[in-house]
Amino acid sequence: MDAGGVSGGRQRRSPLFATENPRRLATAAYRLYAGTVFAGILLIWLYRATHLPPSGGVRRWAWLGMLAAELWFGFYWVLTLSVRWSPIYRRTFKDRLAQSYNEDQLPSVDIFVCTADPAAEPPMLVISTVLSVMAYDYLPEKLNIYLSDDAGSELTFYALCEASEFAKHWIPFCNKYKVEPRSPIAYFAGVTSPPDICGPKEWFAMKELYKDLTDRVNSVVTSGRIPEVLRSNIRGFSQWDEKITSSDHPSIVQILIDGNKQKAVDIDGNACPTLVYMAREKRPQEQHHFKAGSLNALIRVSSVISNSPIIMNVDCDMYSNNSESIRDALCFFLDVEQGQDIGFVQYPQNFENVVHNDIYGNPINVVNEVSIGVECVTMALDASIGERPYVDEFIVQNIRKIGLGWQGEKKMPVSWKEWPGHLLLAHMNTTPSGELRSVYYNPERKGFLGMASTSLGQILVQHKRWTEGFLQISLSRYSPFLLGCGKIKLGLQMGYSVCGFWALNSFPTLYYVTIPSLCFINGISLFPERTSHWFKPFAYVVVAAYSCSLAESLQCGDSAVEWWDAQRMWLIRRTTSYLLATIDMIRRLLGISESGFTLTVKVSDLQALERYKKGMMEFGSFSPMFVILTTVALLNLTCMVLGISRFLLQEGAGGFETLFLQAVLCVLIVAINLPVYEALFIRRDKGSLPTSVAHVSICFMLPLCVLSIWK
Ligand SMILES: O=c1ccn([C@@H]2O[C@H](COP(=O)(O)OP(=O)(O)O[C@H]3O[C@H](CO)[C@@H](O)[C@H](O)[C@H]3O)[C@@H](O)[C@H]2O)c(=O)[nH]1
Ligand SMILES: [Mn+2]
Repeated sequence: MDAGGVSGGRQRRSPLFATENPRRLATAAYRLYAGTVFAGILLIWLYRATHLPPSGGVRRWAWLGMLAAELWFGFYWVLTLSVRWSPIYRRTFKDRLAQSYNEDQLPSVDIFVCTADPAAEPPMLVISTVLSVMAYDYLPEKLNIYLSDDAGSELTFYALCEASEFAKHWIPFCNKYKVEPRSPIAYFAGVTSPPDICGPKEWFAMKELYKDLTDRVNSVVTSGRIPEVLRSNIRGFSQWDEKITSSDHPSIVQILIDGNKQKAVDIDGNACPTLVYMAREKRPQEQHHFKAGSLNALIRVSSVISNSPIIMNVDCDMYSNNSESIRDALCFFLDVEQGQDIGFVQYPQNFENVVHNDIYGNPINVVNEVSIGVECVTMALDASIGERPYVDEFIVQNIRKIGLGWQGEKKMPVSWKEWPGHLLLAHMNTTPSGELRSVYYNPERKGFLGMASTSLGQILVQHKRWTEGFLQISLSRYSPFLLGCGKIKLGLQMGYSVCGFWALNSFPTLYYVTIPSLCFINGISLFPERTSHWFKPFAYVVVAAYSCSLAESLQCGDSAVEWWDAQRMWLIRRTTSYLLATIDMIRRLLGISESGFTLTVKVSDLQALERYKKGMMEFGSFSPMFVILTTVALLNLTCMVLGISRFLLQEGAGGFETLFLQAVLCVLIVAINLPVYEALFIRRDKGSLPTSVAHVSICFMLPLCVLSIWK
């Protein structure tokens, strides 16, 4: 065990975190297993290369395609080994942090919350997240919360004003009764009666206050406008006097609570965290770079207001579920031995709203436990020089884009001269002192919880955005292999590439789920006979890989049903989101298309929610991605029926020998697509597949089948 890197001699301070590999036996077994699978993959490649059909026929082309797909799958599988080869777990020692540092020695923290649309991201949800991070178990005078509102909405601003008042009750309440989670929405949704340590009177009073807040905010939001009385009472609204729209407005910055002012105290007389509303300047003709542009502006604005050495970023729905997350992160940053090298602490993306056996495979336990986590919170520190970090550029899409926005934006989004303090904006351009290392931390009590999409259309769009972003990075000079060369280990480079190359799985997968099935109805064999020796590596690789994947899911706490659903989602995403992501990436390289950011909606209507709870896929309005999805599903259904009946009628079961694996593949694809057939043929509700999708799919599928049977 490497206990945080203690190297000889007596340390004045003990390590604040440990890096452990507790499952040595399991790791050894995994490596053995991986060795056998790799041998199987090599044999498959060998078989393909040595059994090439004679030239001049369709079969040869189909065969070469199989070879290409299998080469890719094999290579990609090797990449995925990297995240499993030597798994490590991090543990923090917050008690030691408390022994090593007095509260007032701890660094201050700037917390950035991003929101972009009051309709898709209801203000009440946004301020609950803001309140949850204001109420961190941390000295309030060291907390500075910035809300970036890309909609420049006065509704969101109003809600934040309300939150700034509510916070004065909420924060002391949270501290006194050790409330968890500290998002009022989440807390009151989970706790319906006063817990033992709480005086019932105080608890109900708090609940009443929260209810009033909700009613006030929601009624203003529903009406869509700010009542005159409020408008004249709150000074900040004057910035909305002229006509402004979400895409065209000057910069707006309002300090709602100034932590430096004496009067900024809560009901117990304690200091309050600084709270700032910011809507950066937007003009229709200027690229604003979406969330990345916001972070960029947030860095500038915060550097003239609080300029904390630590930055934390959450989405507006990602509330803090663990009031100690900042202290956990500090255990990494302030560790005497290794803290200097750590630039980021990343938490996995966990969801609050997912049900058991979620049909979309949203509870990505395996991804969180096994792979590198999807970023949701990034904390950065440049402790060595005490200045603001130059944000690392290759970890995730949004962070990378900060670099783009930076160069692209000539104008200051905020006139910084107006602000007290004279810290140089140049601080932000400081280059990193050394390598930027990132640690991934997945604590027992989840650090953050957000809203997962519960509609297939939304999920596919979201994944398209992610994979496109990852691919964009992987093919740029910020790719882990270029930028990381010599700085991070090969294993880590490969680990990043697992997500980095998600998109490239699209073509091989699409090939694998169409061509073998089409060849099946045509009697063209693409796999070894069942009795042949070459059959064994194919069978072994498939069975071993899927059993291992199932075992891994079960071990990480997913159910078998969730595993199966997740497999379906992989298939669907690979053939739709990833495919379009790759195509759009190519289009962008050719200069025909631009980056976009389609927001995931954080509210869903009640009927849709019911369907989600019942495990029914929600399709919604027409999307070209559904056409691909249903075409693949219908094609395989047709191939299965035609192929099997043809052989049973003409040649008896014996004819299967050479087509056995193709038949199995086809049946599996049909099995995994059952919810799609249900949505196509049986269901008739609003969430089901639009009939236009079915029609277009049939138009695609029929000619393919006819063409392939044509002799
Ligand atoms: O123009 C924009 C668009 C989005 N956002 C914010 O970006 C965040 C993420 O958007 P969301 O629609 O929730 O996307 P998700 O796919 O759910 O977010 C995941 O994927 C994003 C990258 O695509 C990461 O930035 C997020 O941290 C990660 O949770 C939200 O707070 C938005 O308000 C902006 O501030 N400005
Ligand atoms: Mn989100």
